[in-house]
Amino acid sequence: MALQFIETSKLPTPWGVFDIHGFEDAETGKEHIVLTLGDVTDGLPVLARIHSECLTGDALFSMRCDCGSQLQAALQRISEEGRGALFYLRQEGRGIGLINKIRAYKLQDEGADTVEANERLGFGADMRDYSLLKVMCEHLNITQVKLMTNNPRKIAAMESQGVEVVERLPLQTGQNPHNAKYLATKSGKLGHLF
Ligand SMILES: Nc1nc2c(ncn2[C@@H]2O[C@H](COP(=O)(O)OP(=O)(O)OP(=O)(O)O)[C@@H](O)[C@H]2O)c(=O)[nH]1
Ligand SMILES: [Zn+2]
Repeated sequence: MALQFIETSKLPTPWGVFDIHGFEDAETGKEHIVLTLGDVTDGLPVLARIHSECLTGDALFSMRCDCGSQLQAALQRISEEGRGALFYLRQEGRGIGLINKIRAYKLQDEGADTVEANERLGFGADMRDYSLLKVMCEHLNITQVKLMTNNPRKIAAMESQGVEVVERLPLQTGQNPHNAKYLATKSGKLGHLF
């Protein structure tokens, strides 16, 4: 694992003043971040969210998915708790990248579901690699989390990196007519717990 911690600074947001921790992966050249609020290094379970990059949803208000709404809801809950961590992993489009996600969206416009679209492009349904979490959690001394997710793969991923998931907190938000089929496919084919 070529991930290396680089620097931390303050990041004021509408949900509080977070610390932003920057990491670089020398192998891929990708930059990843963790936002933390409060002291997460005390060994107690940390309210956490693993969020995969979705430029269209996180920054451009897309209603094709639930990402932007989940991102805001996670920051809100961390703010209410006064303590927590958001792992923002640059694995756009479940790991296929932004342009391929647009290709996949085109196929979905023509009738494919989100899994079929990936497969038609020659990708697996979910290409994400969560091994980055180990270095991040070790750096922040996080050993136990209360994970905000509907995705059982993320629980398995955390545990395989040596971090215990003491609780799963559902994160269901942002449903709308444009993402109804996408969310149905998540639960039907990708195992999401709705
Ligand atoms: N390939 C592909 N990626 C998509 C599509 N819609 C959303 N995504 C990506 O899916 C990922 C969603 O990430 P998350 O919200 O972290 O994860 P999740 O697997 O939905 O799990 P939880 O939200 O934790 O329940 C992001 O990387 C999006 O860019 C799609 O139709 N095709
Ligand atoms: Zn999205």
